[in-house]
Amino acid sequence: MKQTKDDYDKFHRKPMQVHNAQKLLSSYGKPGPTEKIPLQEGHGRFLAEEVQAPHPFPRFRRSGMDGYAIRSEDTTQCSSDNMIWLDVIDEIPCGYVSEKTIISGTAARIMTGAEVPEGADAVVMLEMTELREHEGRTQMGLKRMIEAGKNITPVGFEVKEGEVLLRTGRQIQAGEISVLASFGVHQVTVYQKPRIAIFSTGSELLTLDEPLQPGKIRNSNTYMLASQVRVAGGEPFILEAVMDDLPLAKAKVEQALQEYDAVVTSGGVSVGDYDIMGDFARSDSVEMLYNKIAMRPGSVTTAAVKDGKLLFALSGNPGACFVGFELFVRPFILQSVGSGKPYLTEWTAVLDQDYTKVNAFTRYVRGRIEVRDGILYAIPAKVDESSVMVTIKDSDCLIVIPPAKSVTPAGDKVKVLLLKGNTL
Ligand SMILES: Nc1nc2c(c(=O)[nH]1)N[C@H]1C(S)=C(S)[C@@H](COP(=O)(O)OP(=O)(O)OC[C@H]3O[C@@H](n4cnc5c(N)ncnc54)[C@H](O)[C@@H]3O)O[C@H]1N2
Ligand code: MOO
Ligand SMILES: [Mg+2]
Repeated sequence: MKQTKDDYDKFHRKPMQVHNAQKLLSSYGKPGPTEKIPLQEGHGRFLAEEVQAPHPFPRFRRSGMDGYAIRSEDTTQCSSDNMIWLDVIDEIPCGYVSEKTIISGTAARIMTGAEVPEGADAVVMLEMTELREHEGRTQMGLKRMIEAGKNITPVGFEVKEGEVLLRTGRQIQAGEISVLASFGVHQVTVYQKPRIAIFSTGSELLTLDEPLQPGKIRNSNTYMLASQVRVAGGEPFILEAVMDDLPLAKAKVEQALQEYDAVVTSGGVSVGDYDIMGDFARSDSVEMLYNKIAMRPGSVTTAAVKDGKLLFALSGNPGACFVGFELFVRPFILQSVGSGKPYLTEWTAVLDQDYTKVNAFTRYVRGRIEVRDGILYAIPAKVDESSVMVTIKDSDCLIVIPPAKSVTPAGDKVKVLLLKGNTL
């Protein structure tokens, strides 16, 4: 069979380095529109506004103990031989503000978290005191000197009024929710989740509920990708898988590019006769950004753009599909939701065992990290072929093996990209 110009383009692809592809894509990954949502739905989202403290925190002088609010100067002569007795003039539970002023010779019983009454400058713990009825008055006795400020949290101890509490781009997690709730911020302005259309291509694909048929397999990539989209902070939309039919796939992808913020497909990007997504990316319908990346797995990972929207055409092989998502789609989603840290967290580890595969391209090998005697080790998965699906679940990192002509020996320092890392 004669080779055509298209065959030539299909076979002779120019590989792009991973970081160059990421850089190219980053001009499309911008924080999108914002929305106001209830605070309790905000976990994991990124703030699209700066939040300042409308008041100091704590807002009033707060007792740190159950005990008595006193004037410290009343205790200067106090000792085990010289007990002093103060008249108890009020009882202050949490949420109640005393109208009394503590003057010399008096005290108020107070609970943890209650506002310390005027005149008092210390709180003494209940356990250090005695109680008596004396000449018709309730009195508390004390044998120790108490210094000024004891067990009182001053106004603004944690936060001053007007202080910036949280900056734009901060991810809302438990600590941030606590801060926002403390200041009564019941609604937060966050970046909207990008709507990501997902579909797989392949005439061999069965839906999950279809009975097995000869030569066919179940479509696992679509569901794996939907899970990855969700974890990254996007909203996945699962579209029906398409057969290896170029006009059909073209129509579906073009429509999805209009309706969603980005489209992720799996399959059909290699050089095979039915690798229609590769053909589509090279067609006039879209502007191709790259169709080969200097990496394994997923060297044929492809991306294109149409009307400013990205099409990520990932490899069909599950291992390559997974890695392609983590390296290229995940950062796009994180940039769209306002994260300042869109790429996988990178650590350095010691390679635990020889890695024997050689390659001209950098490999992103799935594996595990383990700390032994304070040293971080990277343990490659037993099977990490691009076509292998089952070890994805056992991996918490991608081990970066640089291009190598021979074995990468155990003991070498390698980069690891954390798959379960944070996005702060
Ligand atoms: N002559 C060459 N052949 C291949 C090359 C090459 O350079 N020259 N590259 C190989 C590499 S590397 C990869 S990776 C794959 C890429 O394949 P495609 O992206 O074109 O994907 P498909 O051909 O559609 O499928 C590959 C494989 O994955 C299975 N698959 C596809 N979709 C799904 C899905 N949704 N869920 C589960 N599994 C899926 C599919 O059945 C195939 O087994 O090409 C190599 N070939
Ligand atoms: O593109 Mo393939 O995943 O390099 O093995
Ligand atoms: Mg193929």
